[in-house]
Amino acid sequence: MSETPEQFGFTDADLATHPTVYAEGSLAGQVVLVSGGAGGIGRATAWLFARMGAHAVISGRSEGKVADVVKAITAKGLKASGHTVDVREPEGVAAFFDTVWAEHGRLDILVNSAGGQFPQAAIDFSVKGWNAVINTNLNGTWFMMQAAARKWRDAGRPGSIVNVVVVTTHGLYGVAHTIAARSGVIGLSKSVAVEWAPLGIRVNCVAPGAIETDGWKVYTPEARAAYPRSNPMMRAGDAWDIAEACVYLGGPTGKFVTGELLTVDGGGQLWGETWTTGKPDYFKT
Ligand SMILES: CCCCC/C=C/C(=O)SCCNC(=O)CCNC(=O)[C@H](O)C(C)(C)COP(=O)(O)OP(=O)(O)OC[C@H]1O[C@@H](n2cnc3c(N)ncnc32)[C@H](O)[C@@H]1OP(=O)(O)O
Ligand SMILES: NC(=O)C1=CN([C@@H]2O[C@H](COP(=O)(O)OP(=O)(O)OC[C@H]3O[C@@H](n4cnc5c(N)ncnc54)[C@H](OP(=O)(O)O)[C@@H]3O)[C@@H](O)[C@H]2O)C=CC1
Repeated sequence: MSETPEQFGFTDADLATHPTVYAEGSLAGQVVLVSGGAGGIGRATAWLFARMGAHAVISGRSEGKVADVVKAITAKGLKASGHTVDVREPEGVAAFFDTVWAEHGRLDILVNSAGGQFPQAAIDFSVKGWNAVINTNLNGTWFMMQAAARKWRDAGRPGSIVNVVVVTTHGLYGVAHTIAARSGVIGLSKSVAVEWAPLGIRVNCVAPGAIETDGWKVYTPEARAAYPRSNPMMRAGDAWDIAEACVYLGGPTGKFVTGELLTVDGGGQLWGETWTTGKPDYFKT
């Protein structure tokens, strides 16, 4: 990994051919919505679903980024379309789901990959910064989940939700706002997994460890350089690791799985250190 690459992780050309155990074309006819679908993990997930034959509806805030991914996927003869929506705006989210149903008459799987945070000591969080992270990751994910579930309920059709979160179990340093938000999403997902089972809706989470994507640009080169040593495998994961986990839980392979949290972190929750703001002197021995 170079210190300041233009792009971390996969290019669209990589994602078009990266090997997978899943059968190409096996989800033909299905429609999958990936929020944050122009980001590192969301983009890999959209590519994988599209390669499996699904129509990938890709959303994000940046029109240009979304258009670029859609162009790359459709250029390979696969199905994709894009929409600009901020997950923090409930009316915009509801209108977005109206549009998806009007265009496709169905939605089968929702992957919530829109999210992020910035590294800062919790004691220094501003109200605005705290609210930005909670609104994006907890409220935004919830608005998407609820809008999806209402459509499935009203149409009398089953559905499946996968929320991409963060490993919350080991006191991840410098990102307390996101740990609060993601713990909320995990709890919420377990709760509605029960409440929405009668509607035929499954709800699961994937917790990535250190996954090399453009999202890493918000961290210093020193912090990033240590991420590959944050787990016993001594390497970073890649966006395809998370995409394949999302497909497993979201698609028919996960048909008897709901309310589950799948951690994909190379064992980092068991052993390893992650310092998003650098390792403080106090912890150096
Ligand atoms: C072992 C693994 C490593 C750690 C685990 C997680 C890794 C990842 O998740 S990487 C991939 C995720 N991607 C990102 O995190 C993308 C980068 N982050 C963001 O874009 C933002 O943090 C955001 C998600 C909260 C975006 O919200 P937005 O409302 O667009 O945010 P603003 O940039 O407008 O900022 C609002 C407000 O937040 C405070 N703030 C933002 N950045 C910082 C910062 N670097 N330091 C301190 N405070 C920050 C600040 O109060 C901002 O308001 P203004 O001061 O008025 O700008
Ligand atoms: N990479 C990693 O190491 C890890 C990632 N994760 C989580 O996985 C998820 C995906 O991360 P990753 O792909 O790496 O990060 P990226 O930053 O590459 O992608 C995140 C995407 O989220 C979108 N997004 C952010 N805020 C909003 C919003 N308010 N409304 C709509 N879209 C939004 C962004 O789109 P746009 O710029 O167009 O707004 C961006 O494309 C995030 O939740 C992240 O925190 C968790 C653990 C580790």
